[in-house]
Amino acid sequence: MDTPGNLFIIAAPSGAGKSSLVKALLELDGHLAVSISHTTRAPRGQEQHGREYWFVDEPEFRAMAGRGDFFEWAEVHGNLYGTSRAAIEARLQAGEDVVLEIDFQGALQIKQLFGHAVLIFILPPSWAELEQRLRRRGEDANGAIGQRMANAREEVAQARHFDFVVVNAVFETALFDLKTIVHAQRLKYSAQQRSKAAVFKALDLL
Ligand SMILES: Nc1nc2c(ncn2[C@@H]2O[C@H](COP(=O)(O)OP(=O)(O)O)[C@@H](O)[C@H]2O)c(=O)[nH]1
Ligand SMILES: Nc1ncnc2c1ncn2[C@@H]1O[C@H](COP(=O)(O)OP(=O)(O)O)[C@@H](O)[C@H]1O
Repeated sequence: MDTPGNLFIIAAPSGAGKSSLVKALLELDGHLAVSISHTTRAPRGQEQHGREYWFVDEPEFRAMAGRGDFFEWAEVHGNLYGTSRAAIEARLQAGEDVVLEIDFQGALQIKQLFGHAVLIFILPPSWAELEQRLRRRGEDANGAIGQRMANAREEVAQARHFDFVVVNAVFETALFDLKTIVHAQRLKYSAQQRSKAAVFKALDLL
């Protein structure tokens, strides 16, 4: 499916800093909107229904999946997560850019549907730093942190299927890398869309 809006997909092992980076990116770029996923995971501390996620129970999630309401959905760390069609289709068709913060399974599914999607993988600088960030965030129980660290090995192995890999060592540097990728994609898209003849004419090359 081709759309006038750009679609950026950001995946990372839990704790790599994906949500913090996306939040900072959105604050800098008023033309980007993040899609709010549905999940069966329980809300953490300050999370709000409809802000970080749409929190639903499993029967409701499975009913939505059965109706074909999701572009993609996947089980991650024992919970279900999905991107609803309603959340992104209208925006992309209207020419607005959308960011999806989803796991690698969802990213690869979406790439099949939207060939022009830009896949970005965020890596932590080391395993030790990843674990420290998960502990510092303080939102997950010890068992959940162990599971996230174990899953991280499998997730990082998928980075090779992505268009870009950004290492989140120094936050500001990683944010700059993301801004650059978004900017480059917009330039590429506008170059494809603009009639070459019109551009050449404007430059007096015809
Ligand atoms: N496939 C898919 N994955 C999602 C979706 N929403 C979130 N995820 C992923 O689910 C994983 C767990 O997210 P979350 O519970 O917020 O934990 P965190 O990554 O530790 O902050 C992350 O890899 C998210 O990117 C979605 O709609 N679809
Ligand atoms: N570059 C960085 N250096 C140090 N800490 C970071 C960096 N980026 C993010 N963090 C911290 O790491 C923790 C996990 O970040 P978060 O954005 O929740 O990760 P994710 O969404 O990938 O699970 C948070 O406490 C966040 O403030």
